[in-house]
Amino acid sequence: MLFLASASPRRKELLSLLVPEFNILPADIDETPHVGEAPKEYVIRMAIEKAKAASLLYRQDTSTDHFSAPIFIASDTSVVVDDCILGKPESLAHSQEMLRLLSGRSHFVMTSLCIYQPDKNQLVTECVTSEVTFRLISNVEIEQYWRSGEPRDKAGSYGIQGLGSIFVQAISGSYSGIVGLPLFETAQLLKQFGIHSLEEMSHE
Ligand SMILES: Cc1cn([C@H]2C[C@H](O)[C@@H](COP(=O)(O)OP(=O)(O)OP(=O)(O)O)O2)c(=O)[nH]c1=O
Repeated sequence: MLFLASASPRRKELLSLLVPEFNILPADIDETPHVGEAPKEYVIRMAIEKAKAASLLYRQDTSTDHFSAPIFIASDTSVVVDDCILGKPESLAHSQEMLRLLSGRSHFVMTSLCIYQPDKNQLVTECVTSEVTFRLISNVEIEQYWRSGEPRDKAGSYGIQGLGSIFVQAISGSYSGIVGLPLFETAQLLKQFGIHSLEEMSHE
């Protein structure tokens, strides 16, 4: 049985395109970057910690029957500009700070993946980097966008799959990766754990 170690509705929706049945087991971890930690190292570490934290929660939960050899999948998305890691905005001021940094230029969106099967001591990771170019965004637009509620739970303070798309002039890379789960790479890695997306879906 596959467990998605995430509270993100986007990741749930994206994973369900590949796998018909999985459980959700969000794990709360400390998402503070280490001093001097490179963005790629950071997002990979986050995904590993989320997957491992979910596996611990699962082991400690005695209230349900346990599946044999469970597999945990976790991901982390950060927006990276000038080597700075942008997470989720804590306030309007924070969102303004981020979107002003992103306005009228390109940035990277890094999404990591970790798939972990503790019983087989198998752990794989990957980091998928995409480039996103924003048009110039005015301060009034940033405030109006904040009021839409969309930026709050999103890295870099925008959602490409929503209203945030009006700022996006071009992308290069993985659209699903920017939204939170890179589907091409996820399908490839899941195969190593015996999960084949098309086969799984054709049993529907
Ligand atoms: C850049 C961008 C990010 N995002 C989202 C994806 C992630 O949900 C979120 C980044 O935060 P994350 O910390 O990666 O994930 P999360 O806290 O939402 O969920 P969990 O840790 O439980 O898996 O930003 C979008 O939805 N659209 C976008 O265009």
